[in-house]
Amino acid sequence: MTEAILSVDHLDFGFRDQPLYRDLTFELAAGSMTSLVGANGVGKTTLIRLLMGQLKPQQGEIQYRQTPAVHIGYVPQFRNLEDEYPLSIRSFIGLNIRHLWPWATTKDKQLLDQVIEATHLEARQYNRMGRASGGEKQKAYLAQALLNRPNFLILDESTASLDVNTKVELMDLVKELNQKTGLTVLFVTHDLNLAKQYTNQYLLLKKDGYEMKSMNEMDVATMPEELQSVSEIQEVD
Ligand SMILES: Nc1ncnc2c1ncn2[C@@H]1O[C@H](COP(=O)(O)OP(=O)(O)OP(=O)(O)O)[C@@H](O)[C@H]1O
Repeated sequence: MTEAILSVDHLDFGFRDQPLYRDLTFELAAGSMTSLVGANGVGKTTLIRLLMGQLKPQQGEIQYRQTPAVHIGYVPQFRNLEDEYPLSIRSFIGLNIRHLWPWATTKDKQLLDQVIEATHLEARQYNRMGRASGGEKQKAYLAQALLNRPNFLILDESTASLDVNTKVELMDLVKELNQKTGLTVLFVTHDLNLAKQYTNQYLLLKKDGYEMKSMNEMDVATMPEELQSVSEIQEVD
């Protein structure tokens, strides 16, 4: 059996007057691709914050594999930058380098070249970030996260603002990284089609519990209605 990179054990968490999870227990195997789905406000972002150590469990435990150590990469949904935003795509990605620009080492620059290549941004790297397409901006966020050489990548609604073709392009890239490097992926999404196409299992958070199942067990008809409607819109394309 593949080893777990992350174990969540009997996790309880909620905000004042609003319990979110009780007894949430699941594991992510190294190299797995998992979708995190659920209706708006059910607690997906809060779970990510717990997994990233920004919030503490009220009960239960979140444990990461010790050896090799787990390095988390976090890819948010891109934010619209003004057209006048001055940095090139390359410099924007490089903001995540440990050393500030003038002091970036040759090694840093090589790593930057590698992540630009891995995200297929070579030809566009000197274009202005403010003028880049949504897909290029989103790939730049992915490249930034890859600079930390993560072995666990969290995609937080990273495809939400993209058109269908660009969503597929981004997810193809993530799948390629998963297959080449064994990257473990947690993909927060409202898009059941993408979830089905790219991930092997899903964690569905519900108001009264959760479901962790392999993707071929997903019955779209029993999923929260708002997720089903997103799915239908996508199918038209
Ligand atoms: N810091 C906080 N203090 C109090 N309540 C909070 C806080 N953060 C989130 N909440 C509430 O907890 C619930 C879960 O929020 P969360 O953002 O985790 O949901 P979500 O599933 O990611 O939603 P969406 O799909 O809309 O992004 C919401 O009702 C939210 O208003």
